[in-house]
Amino acid sequence: MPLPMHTHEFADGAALAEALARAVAADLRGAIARRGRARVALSGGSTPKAFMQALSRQVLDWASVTVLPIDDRWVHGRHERSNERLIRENLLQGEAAQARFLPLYRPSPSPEAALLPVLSRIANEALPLDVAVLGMGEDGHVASLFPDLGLDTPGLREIGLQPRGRAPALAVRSANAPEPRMTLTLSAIFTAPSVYLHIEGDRKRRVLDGAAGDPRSTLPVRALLAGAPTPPALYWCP
Ligand SMILES: O=C(O)[C@H](O)[C@@H](O)[C@H](O)[C@H](O)COP(=O)(O)O
Repeated sequence: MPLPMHTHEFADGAALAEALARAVAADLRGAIARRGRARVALSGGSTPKAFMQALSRQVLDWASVTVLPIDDRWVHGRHERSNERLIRENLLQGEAAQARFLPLYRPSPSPEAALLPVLSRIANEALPLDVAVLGMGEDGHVASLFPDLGLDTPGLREIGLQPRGRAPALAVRSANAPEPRMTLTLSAIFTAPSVYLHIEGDRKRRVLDGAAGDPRSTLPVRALLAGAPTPPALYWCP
């Protein structure tokens, strides 16, 4: 029996981006109505650019929203590989520029050296989340939780993938990533009542379905599906 997801299929990335932006905006409006503020964590990479631009056009009380990356490459915020830069250039524009942004990157030689202040800031200013939007790599990673997580540091995999842990963030190095990373853990991501998985392309869908259907899969995306308090919403197009 494959692990459950609420699947939303679209003809193309543009239609997906608009629908996902409307869904996330509705979640943010609901959180603001209930608590006066909303917190959203977004993945980077190449897939979410159109979604971020569509979300930026949504009408809501952006001054009550806190935005943070689900993960980031350990590069300065103006670097071309920076997820912070991706979010600032594609989401935090126009009215959405009023949102508060919490970077994961800070000027430090390594994510390990910055971990304690990042942990404190995430715990005190970002959790619990209201919305988390994940992408997935073709290797089955989500956030910067890669399949080789913990190979050289026993215990790191459990911290990153356990559904209810204490550490909301991790410093990660992976053979699958050119830079060191800082990433939220699944336990931090699962504080969000709304978890979305945004993937595009048949290859990624095959990886996802393979992980969802195989109880022996050790891919991080399976840990996401298995540990999520409620089934994530899959937004995908071929
Ligand atoms: O920093 C990152 O790379 C992302 O947060 C990462 O988890 C991303 O969601 C996947 O790698 C998919 O990336 P693409 O959208 O580029 O395929």
